[in-house]
Amino acid sequence: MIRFEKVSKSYPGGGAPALDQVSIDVEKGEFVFLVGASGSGKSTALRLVLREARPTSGRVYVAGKEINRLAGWKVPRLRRQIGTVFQDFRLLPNKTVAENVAFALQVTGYSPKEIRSRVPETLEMVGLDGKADRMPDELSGGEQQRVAVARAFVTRPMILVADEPTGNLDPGTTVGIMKLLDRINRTGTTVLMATHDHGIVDQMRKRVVELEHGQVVRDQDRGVYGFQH
Ligand SMILES: Nc1ncnc2c1ncn2[C@@H]1O[C@H](COP(=O)(O)OP(=O)(O)OP(=O)(O)O)[C@@H](O)[C@H]1O
Repeated sequence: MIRFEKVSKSYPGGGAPALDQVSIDVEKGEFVFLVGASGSGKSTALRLVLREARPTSGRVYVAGKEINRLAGWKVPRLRRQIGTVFQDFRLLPNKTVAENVAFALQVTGYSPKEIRSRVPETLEMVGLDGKADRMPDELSGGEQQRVAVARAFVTRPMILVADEPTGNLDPGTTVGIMKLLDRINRTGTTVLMATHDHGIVDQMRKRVVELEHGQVVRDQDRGVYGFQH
């Protein structure tokens, strides 16, 4: 579903490459944690999957397509197949919860009828039924992240990319969000999640890919965050 073949990425003016000969193969339906110190290249790897950045060398394949060779007009279609969740939620502040989730469907051309059925169904799945008409600033951080997860999942994407989705949440709220991502993964969605959170990686025992200075130093099934705690 996602394949990196000897991918390197250097930023203009930067010194050492952000990614250095990275090869990773993620099968459909896998849940993969990308771990590593700040600056090790995690966000860069996620940005390459979304084609927000392009490799300096090597190849990135998403759903069988080499995304560097994808025509510009096909990039929106690629991104529609990938849900994204970020540390800072990124909700539209002047839209209600339901409108935030509906927006993801509107921009991808769903009919009003489908939107009316999918939005409440997805809000219920993420545990936000009854909050549809709230504004984002009337919600807790954990609830805001649930809205972001609902928005990412309402289109039933092939892939969910999450960059530090629990970075702003307390441990209790984090567990709820991780249960949600696990549930989404069980529907067949491939999940690629960058994180610093030792606790959740150790608890979930999923595949762990560790980056250090842009290189893969570990790729372990049912792994833990690190060998030293
Ligand atoms: N737009 C950019 N321009 C120049 N250098 C960049 C850019 N984005 C990232 N870098 C550099 O690339 C390296 C990898 O950064 P990246 O954000 O991918 O790491 P990270 O593992 O996600 O870090 P963090 O956990 O702090 O988010 C760092 O040295 C960073 O300074």
